[in-house]
Amino acid sequence: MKMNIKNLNLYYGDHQALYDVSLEVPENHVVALIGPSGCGKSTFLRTLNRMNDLIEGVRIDGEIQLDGESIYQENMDLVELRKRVGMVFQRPNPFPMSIYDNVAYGCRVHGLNDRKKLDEIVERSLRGAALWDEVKDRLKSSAMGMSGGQQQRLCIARVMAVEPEVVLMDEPCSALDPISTMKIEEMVAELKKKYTIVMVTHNMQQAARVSDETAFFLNGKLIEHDKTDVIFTKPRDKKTEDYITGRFG
Ligand SMILES: Nc1ncnc2c1ncn2[C@@H]1O[C@H](COP(=O)(O)OP(=O)(O)OP(=O)(O)O)[C@@H](O)[C@H]1O
Repeated sequence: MKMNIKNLNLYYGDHQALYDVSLEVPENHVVALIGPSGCGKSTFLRTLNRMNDLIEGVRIDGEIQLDGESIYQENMDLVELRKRVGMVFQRPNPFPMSIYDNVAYGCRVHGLNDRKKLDEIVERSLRGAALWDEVKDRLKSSAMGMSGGQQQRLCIARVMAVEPEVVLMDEPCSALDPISTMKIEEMVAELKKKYTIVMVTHNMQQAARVSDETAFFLNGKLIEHDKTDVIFTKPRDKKTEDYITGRFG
């Protein structure tokens, strides 16, 4: 297993947001997290690269392993962890700098300054994010002048540039039009050949289209996790069935 989550509980102060969640994430798979608003999907996703550490009053117990090693062990290097487990957010958040500099950013932070190497990485990452042809003639222009869909693909290229092992995506298409959404979905299918992807989505069709496995959350609990076609055709739990057939949420 690429990631292994065991008996995870998470509290925001007195409020418990995750209850005894256990989930295995296989390598080179796309795992979709679905469930109604407020059920804990984003909270869970953020535990996988310790983004919740940035929120005051968060407490966690349980175990999260990456390649068999606990990511909550004391001497964990968080910069290294977040390089290995990258994150794409709901709204595209390009930095106010050129397209090139956005993609090169993480590599420079990690100390790479060789121009030729950076050029290669920028091209490879933009190709991987299906953006190269659209921007190759304006790499020096500001990323702020791109469309929302292009910005989101740029943010994905920025994550890919540092060669993560796992990519977390928190509703990456929720701010995008259908064509941009389709491009990102196609890209995810390509990306899983190299990476492991965990994606929160509100869109059930999207989960059905892009994921290999689906995990259904409700009120902070993981109700059911299985191959995506099983979740969508023969869920074991009545609550899963009610949710995917649109009876609530
Ligand atoms: N920073 C925070 N401080 C306190 N409580 C929080 C915080 N973030 C989330 N919560 C609470 O934790 C619970 C789970 O929220 P979370 O955002 O993880 O759900 P979600 O399933 O991702 O929802 P959505 O689909 O609406 O994004 C909710 O009750 C929410 O109010």
